[in-house]
Amino acid sequence: MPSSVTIHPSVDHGVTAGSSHFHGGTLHCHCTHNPVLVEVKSQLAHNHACGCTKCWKPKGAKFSVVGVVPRDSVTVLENGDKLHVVDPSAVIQRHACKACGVHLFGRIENKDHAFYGLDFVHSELSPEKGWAAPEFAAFVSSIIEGGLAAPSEMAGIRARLTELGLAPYDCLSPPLMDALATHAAKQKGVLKEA
Ligand SMILES: N[C@@H](CCC(=O)N[C@@H](CS)C(=O)NCC(=O)O)C(=O)O
Ligand SMILES: [Zn+2]
Ligand SMILES: [Zn+2]
Repeated sequence: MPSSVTIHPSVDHGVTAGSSHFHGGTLHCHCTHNPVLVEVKSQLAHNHACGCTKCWKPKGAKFSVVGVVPRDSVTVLENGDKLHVVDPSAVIQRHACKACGVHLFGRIENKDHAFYGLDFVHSELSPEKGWAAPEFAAFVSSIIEGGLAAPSEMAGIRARLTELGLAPYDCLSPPLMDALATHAAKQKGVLKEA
């Protein structure tokens, strides 16, 4: 079901279901010589499209597609000397190849963060098939901020995301926003037990 509205090459022809027997693969940056290789020994969780300006997108894509894995499942195998942290002040420390710009993994170093222990990865960087499919679209309005869409295009983009089964949100999905808020409420000691 192609559409004139493009989101990301991995979903533009429909979202491919993942495999429950899949346990990871190796991410490659885009360098043809000495690519950075990162092993991920886990299936993805919470895979989603992200429209924010900070997540890595392939050339021409409006959205990134990104999911999380346990940080101890991620190992740099080759050419790790080419990696640098894009923005050391960000919550998610995105380790990118200095030569080609691809983000290999994003790591949360703040132990008090709700998502501490998880790394953010782009499964399209791996040749293996079976990664969990994206489930929703986050930070959709941010594509305006990134110069990737005009406000007048947003209704069509949200309709296409919905058609693909990627419910559009302007922050994270409700379950993930609830998880963040639950963590914050526990830290403040104000959680009302249901
Ligand atoms: N509107 C902002 C939103 C950025 C944002 O909050 N991104 C989310 C989704 S990846 C986030 O959790 N960022 C934390 C970080 O980048 O460290 C932008 O597009 O730059
Ligand atoms: Zn590279
Ligand atoms: Zn993002």
